[in-house]
Amino acid sequence: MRISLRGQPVPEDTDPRIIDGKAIANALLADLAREVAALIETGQPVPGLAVVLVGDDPASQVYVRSKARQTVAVGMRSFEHRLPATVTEDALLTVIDRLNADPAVDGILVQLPLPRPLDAARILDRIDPAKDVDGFHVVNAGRLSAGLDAPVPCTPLGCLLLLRQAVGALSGLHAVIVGRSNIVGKPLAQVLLRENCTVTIAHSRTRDLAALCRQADILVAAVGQAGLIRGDWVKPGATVIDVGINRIPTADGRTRLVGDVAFDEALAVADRITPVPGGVGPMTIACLLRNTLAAAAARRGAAHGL
Ligand SMILES: Nc1nc(=O)c2c([nH]1)NC[C@@H]1CN(c3ccc(C(=O)N[C@@H](CCC(=O)O)C(=O)O)cc3)C=[N+]21
Repeated sequence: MRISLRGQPVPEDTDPRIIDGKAIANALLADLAREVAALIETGQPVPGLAVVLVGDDPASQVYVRSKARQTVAVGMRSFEHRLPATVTEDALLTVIDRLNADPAVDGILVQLPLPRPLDAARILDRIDPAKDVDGFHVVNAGRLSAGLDAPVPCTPLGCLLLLRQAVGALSGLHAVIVGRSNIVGKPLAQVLLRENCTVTIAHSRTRDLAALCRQADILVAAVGQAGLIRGDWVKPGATVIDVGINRIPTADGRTRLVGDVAFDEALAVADRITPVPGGVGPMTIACLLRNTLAAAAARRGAAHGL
């Protein structure tokens, strides 16, 4: 019988080629809970994460609730700010100014996407870079690109931790990232360059995307198109990281969550692959809390074991 990271037995029918993001995230959350307790033990205030949710997008509400629950579960304080979709940019900026000045708040996350006509870049750049636990502030994005210390955005950090676990040393491997967003594709490219990967960023205009993907030792799908990446796009022995979160209708009139990769096809070819759900998603939230603890420790000038 195999033993999981949490010391629990793994069911025998679990395919070891499927990367268990949920289990790896749970192990990270357990580490974080210990770190938070150790910080508080030294007499430091409880780390706090503020999440700002604008509008009533149902998916965003689910994520924000899940973030708040897990924040409290690792022993940190959670502050939620819900604003109507009609909020003015100035009113939203005032909320951020207040959170920047609030000593109980170590991390600030503004849930994306923001409703029109709010200008996300202008709002994200108002966050104090020291409290920017998403790493989306232009100064932090620039610092990451320049090879300086910077918070790594949560989803790319989650992908990196999964890859280290699944592949080990990444140096010299060819990573093909399909998707060029500021929140996944571009920062993940920076992170993998730092690991000495050879990195190619592909996107919807890339010519012969399938042939390019077939060259990847590490294939990352972050485009938001259900099942775009087919089995014959995967090099035998590659590791596939599926960042896509697509809700598709099922025959019984409900919805189902699927990634950007045709999972069963890719599983037949790849060495390791992340599922959706239960892959990158749970790691994203664990990494958000990791960034929050790191921000809290840095703001207090305290050491932490991350
Ligand atoms: N400022 C900001 N930072 C973000 O990091 C951010 C954001 N805005 N906006 C939305 C995206 C999306 N995102 C996810 C987090 C967790 C899961 C997750 O836990 N997914 C579960 C399933 C959840 C379900 O059933 O819906 C899984 O994949 O197993 C998914 C997606 C963070 N995002």
